Amino acid sequence: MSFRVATLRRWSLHTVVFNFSSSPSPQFQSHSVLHNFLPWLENKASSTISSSLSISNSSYGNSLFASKSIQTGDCILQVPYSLQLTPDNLPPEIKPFISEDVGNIAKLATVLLIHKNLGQDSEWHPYISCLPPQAEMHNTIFWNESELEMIRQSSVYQETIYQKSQIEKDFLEIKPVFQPFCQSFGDFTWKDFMHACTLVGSRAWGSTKGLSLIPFADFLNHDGISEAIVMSDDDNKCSEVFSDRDYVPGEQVLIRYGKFSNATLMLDFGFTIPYNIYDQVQIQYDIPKYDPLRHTKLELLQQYFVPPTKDAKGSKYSVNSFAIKEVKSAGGKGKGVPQSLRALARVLSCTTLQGVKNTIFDFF
Ligand SMILES: C[S@@+](CC[C@H](N)C(=O)[O-])C[C@H]1O[C@@H](n2cnc3c(N)ncnc32)[C@H](O)[C@@H]1O
Repeated sequence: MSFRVATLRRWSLHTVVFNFSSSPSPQFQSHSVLHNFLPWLENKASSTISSSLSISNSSYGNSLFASKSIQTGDCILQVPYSLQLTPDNLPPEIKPFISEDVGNIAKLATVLLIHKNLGQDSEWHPYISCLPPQAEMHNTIFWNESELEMIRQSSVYQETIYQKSQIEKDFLEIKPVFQPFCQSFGDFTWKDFMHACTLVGSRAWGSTKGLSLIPFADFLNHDGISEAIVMSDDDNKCSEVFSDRDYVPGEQVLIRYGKFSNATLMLDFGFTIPYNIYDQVQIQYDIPKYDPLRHTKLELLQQYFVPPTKDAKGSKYSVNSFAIKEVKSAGGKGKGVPQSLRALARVLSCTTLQGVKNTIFDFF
């Protein structure tokens, strides 16, 4: 059997940490809409999707709960590929006219919008009607100016601006293609498009089709320390999840979306977690132009500090920056000033070439 790990789709790369407490409580979906969802999906699949999970609400919005005892290693859900929404679901009238430059998130968002506009006539109506409205999403692209001002110094701010500009670019490409088909597929605004892109960005997994919305699996919420992840079983053509622990009936079942920092979770998913073992802070630095040692100092820092592995196009901070993943000290984790920060402070404050050279011996 060939299994692949599916990771929830990322827009780009991020870092920087700031602690937000829990988000406002979501408006709850009506009980009957949620209750009818799994029978509807299983009927569509002509197979059992899950015999051990049920849908309900929690403070995280739609959530999956153990409906009976679950043991470590149990397969808790199987969603056939044929029931997943991908960019391939774009109507053939539109598909050929969408530029190669438009990303998969935008394409899949367009699929969602078409089905949303079709309302009850859409075969996906029961799924679409369970997706959270924009008012329940707290991703930073929905923050107002004064909220964004609070994170202005962080790279999440830059990432938010970048993400918004990417969505705008895709919107301007897709909108004219869509226009002649408004009669059939309805119309959408910039706000609708941004909401749809954020839905896709926060609940679609990378797949052989580029990106897949996996109904039911996408009601699972995130726990950074869970070992349970969404897997792709190409032989059986389905996505599945195996439990990483035992659950008693009524407990919420959680999975790990990816090894994401709080900055990534905030940007792409609209929440953070209090103790995040994958957290990291992006430190940006610059040396004043009037510093006669500027060139030497920059060269040294760029040589010894590892920059982010991937670069987000348009990000200003990626060249002179490095990530701090974990603070270690003699007394244990999470205390003290990280070695790399002390090294940075020392380099920045050097006033002689010899001083800079000594820093190499002391720190690097
Ligand atoms: C893949 S969906 C999970 C289902 C979602 N709760 C819903 O209502 O459909 C991801 C979204 O769930 C919420 N979420 C997931 N894990 C969370 C957590 N640990 N804390 C707070 N919100 C969480 C966030 O709104 C996130 O964008």
